[in-house]
Amino acid sequence: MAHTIAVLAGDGIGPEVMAEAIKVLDAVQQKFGFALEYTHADVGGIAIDNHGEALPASTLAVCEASEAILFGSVGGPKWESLPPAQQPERAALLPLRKHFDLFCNLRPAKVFKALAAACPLRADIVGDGFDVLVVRELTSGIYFGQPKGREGSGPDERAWDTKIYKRSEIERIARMAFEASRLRRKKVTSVDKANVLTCMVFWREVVKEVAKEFPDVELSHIYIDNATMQLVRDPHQFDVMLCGNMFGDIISDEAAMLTGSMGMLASASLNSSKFGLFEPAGGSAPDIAGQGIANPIAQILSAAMLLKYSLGQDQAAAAIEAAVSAILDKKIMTRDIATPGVTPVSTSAMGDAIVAEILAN
Ligand SMILES: NC(=O)C1=CN([C@@H]2O[C@H](COP(=O)(O)OP(=O)(O)OC[C@H]3O[C@@H](n4cnc5c(N)ncnc54)[C@H](O)[C@@H]3O)[C@@H](O)[C@H]2O)C=CC1
Ligand SMILES: CC(C)CC(=O)C(=O)O
Ligand SMILES: [Mg+2]
Repeated sequence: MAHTIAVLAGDGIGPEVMAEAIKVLDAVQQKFGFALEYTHADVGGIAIDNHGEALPASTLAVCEASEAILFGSVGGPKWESLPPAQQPERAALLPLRKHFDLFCNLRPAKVFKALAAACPLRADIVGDGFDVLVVRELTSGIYFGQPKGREGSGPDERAWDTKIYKRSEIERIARMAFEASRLRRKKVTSVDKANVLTCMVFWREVVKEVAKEFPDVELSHIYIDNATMQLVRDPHQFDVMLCGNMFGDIISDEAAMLTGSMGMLASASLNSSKFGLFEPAGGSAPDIAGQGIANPIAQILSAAMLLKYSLGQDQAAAAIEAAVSAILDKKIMTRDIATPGVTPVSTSAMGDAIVAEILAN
């Protein structure tokens, strides 16, 4: 029986990098002897254009009928003049995350050896590379908290969002972070702003309580402002960074860039049944869309995470990760990660090289 995957490429570079991820998934099916059945559906700006809404019921139905969702990116200048609540990010991506209760967002930021020179940090800081896992709460916090609002006019015109976490929401994401750390270096750093925000005082207290279930894991706490600084000063000090929704959003872009490019950072967004939506951590990159130069690795590694977390195809996932590492060693690099002296390849040439590497081994 084929595994069913909803493929939502979205906008901007989404379709370009998705095409490469599908090539790679086709290669691993062939090599490891399992079958995948893709159902493509519109989401985001393209869905607004084709169906009048960013998350049509037909797209949601495809996702519900699938074992996992492979997602590209949504949004772009074309839809920025719509009222905020109708824009693709708010009207498609956030509701999808909420609908499937995808509370746990895993964003692994690892510097591949071949990309040490693409990392903006000094060589003596990068050393042999570093490996940080951002565990981000994804379905609550300030992106979802009510009330949100805007009213008035003139100097008193105002707007507000609400940062709110329930105990159960903090407990479940903290447990995921501690469990993930047990497969790594057993260090969790909880990122908050407990010196200013009541919600973050609560966050810190609950994380400390959950930590008692994991006496083998070392827990520390850091304020978000210091965390952004420490990540560039000495990324090796971090193993798992446990964050709420907004701080995780911010810190994961920083972590992505430390791996060489936004185009390197994959992500898995999981619920408690391990159903997941898998997407690059970056956006639709309108500045480079349509030029055939986007880096497809984040999308390809997101597909590998889908195989691992939702379909249990660990061997195929490992083969993709190994192929990515091998082609980088062979200096096959897109423009964003090309190290000095390397002539960049196109998006599709990168996908082809990864497929060839998988099939050759
Ligand atoms: N998950 C999603 O669908 C997300 C959507 N967005 C939306 O995407 C649009 C653009 O947002 P930005 O803030 O510009 O963030 P972005 O992540 O799209 O781009 C930031 C920078 O990273 C580069 N970049 C991103 N992915 C790349 C790749 N695969 N290869 C090479 N370079 C890459 C871009 O060229 C740009 O210079 C906005 O509409 C935003 O709301 C932003 C973040 C996440
Ligand atoms: C709609 C945004 C919250 C998307 C984003 O920036 C992200 O998930 O990293
Ligand atoms: Mg983001």
